[in-house]
Amino acid sequence: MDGVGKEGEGKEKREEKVKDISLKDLSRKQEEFAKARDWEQYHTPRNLLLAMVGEVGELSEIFQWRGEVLKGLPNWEETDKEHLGEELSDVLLYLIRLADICGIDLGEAANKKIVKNAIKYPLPKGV
Ligand SMILES: Nc1ccn([C@H]2C[C@H](O)[C@@H](COP(=O)(O)OP(=O)(O)OP(=O)(O)O)O2)c(=O)n1
Repeated sequence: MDGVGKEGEGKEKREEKVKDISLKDLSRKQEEFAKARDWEQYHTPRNLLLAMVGEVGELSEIFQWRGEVLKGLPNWEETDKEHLGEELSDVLLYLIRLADICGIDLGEAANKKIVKNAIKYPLPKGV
């Protein structure tokens, strides 16, 4: 995808503005990240699942003890919002990598699941 950089020789593009990015783009970036560090050996299904669950725990900590949180997080500090974005990303990146390593096309699977959900939970009559 245009605007999505690869890791270059020793130099990483740390932040890039991308208009839109697909699950496949993220999956490719994760693969490159692991390959470049020789970490593919550690990216096994079980390890990735445990890593993801760990990140879900970190995500939960952000909400812990705050009481109810309003949509859009109007009262949150920018640094807290940034932290939330990071933890959400960690969960997503491990999930994408887990799907990839398991040979699951996550975009396709999720799309199929949405269709299945709509059949299981039909619209109320008159809507
Ligand atoms: N073996 C690894 C280690 C890290 N990562 C990537 C995926 C996550 O996006 C992020 C996780 O990095 P950390 O384990 O350092 O976790 P945090 O970023 O949450 O740091 P901390 O736990 O110190 O807050 O790095 C990865 O793909 N494979």
